[in-house]
Amino acid sequence: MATIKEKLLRFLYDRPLKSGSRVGANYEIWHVLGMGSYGITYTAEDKMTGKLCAIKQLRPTKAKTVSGIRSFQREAELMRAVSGSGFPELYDVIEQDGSYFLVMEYVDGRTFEDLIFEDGRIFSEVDTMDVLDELCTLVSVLHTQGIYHRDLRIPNILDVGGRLKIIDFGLACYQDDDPEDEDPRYPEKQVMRAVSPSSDFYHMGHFALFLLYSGFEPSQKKERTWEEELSVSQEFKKVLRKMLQIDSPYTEVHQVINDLRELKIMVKKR
Ligand SMILES: Nc1ncnc2c1ncn2[C@@H]1O[C@H](COP(=O)(O)OP(=O)(O)OP(=O)(O)O)[C@@H](O)[C@H]1O
Repeated sequence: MATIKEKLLRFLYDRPLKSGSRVGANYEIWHVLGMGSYGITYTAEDKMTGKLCAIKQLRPTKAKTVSGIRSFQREAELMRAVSGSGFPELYDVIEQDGSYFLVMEYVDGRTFEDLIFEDGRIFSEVDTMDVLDELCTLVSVLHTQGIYHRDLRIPNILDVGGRLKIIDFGLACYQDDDPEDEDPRYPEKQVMRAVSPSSDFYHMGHFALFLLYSGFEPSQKKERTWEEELSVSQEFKKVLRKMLQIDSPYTEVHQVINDLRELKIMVKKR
C-alpha cells in the first residue's frame, strides 16, 4: 500500500505524457489507456508504418529507483522471451532522458473486467469452463517456457474476437527466480506470489469465480461462501477447490486441462 507521501509524489511527478508527444524517433503518443502502480500505458502510432501500438511507460517516480528500473528490465526480458499469438508482441524498448518505455502490439479487445462490469456479459458454467480451458492452454505455453505470469486477473485477460490474449508481465517471473520476501502476516499474498505454477492456478481459480458470479442474483441478505452461492456442478467445484488450494492442489497445468475437458463432456451431456 502506498503511503501518503508516495501518493503525493506520484501525483506531482507521474503526470502522463501529452498526446502528440514523441517517444523515440518513431512513436507518437495518442492517449492514456490506464495508469497502474508501475506504469502508464498509452495508445500510440508508429509514424514509420502508421501502425497503432501500446506503450507502457515506467512511472517517473519508479524510474528514479533501482528496483523500479530492475522491474522494467525484467518485464522487457520476459515479454521478449514469450512467444505466441496469445501474448502481445514486444516491438521496442526505449530509454529516453531518464524515462523508460515498452512499445508493444496494441491488443484490440475487451478485458474480462470490461465484459462483466461494462457490457453485462453473463458466463454460464459451460462458458466459464470453455474460457478457462483456453486460458490454461495459453498458460501451458508460458509454463513450458519456464515462466509464471502471477497476475492472471480479469483486467489482464482480453477477449479478441473470441480468442484470448494475456497482457501485463509486470509480476511475471522465471521458474528459477528466488521468491520475494512476502510478509508472513498475509499468507494469501505468499500463494499469489509463489514462484511455482500454483500462483497461476490460484489466480485462474479466482478468475473463474468472477465469471461465474456474473450470473449470480443474490436472494438472501446473509453472505454465504462461493460454494453455497454459486449453482455449479459439484465436479466443477472440486476443480476450483484444487485451483484455489483448498484441496490438494494441482501441480501442473495439464492436470487442470484434463479435468476440465472430462468435465465439459460430462456437463454438456446432461
Ligand atoms: N498491449 C496492450 N494493448 C491494449 N491495451 C493494453 C495493452 N497493455 C495494457 N493495456 C491496457 O492499458 C491499461 C493499463 O495496463 P497495464 O496492465 O499495463 O497496467 P496496470 O495493470 O494498470 O499497471 P501496473 O502493471 O503498472 O500495475 C489497461 O486498461 C489495459 O487493458
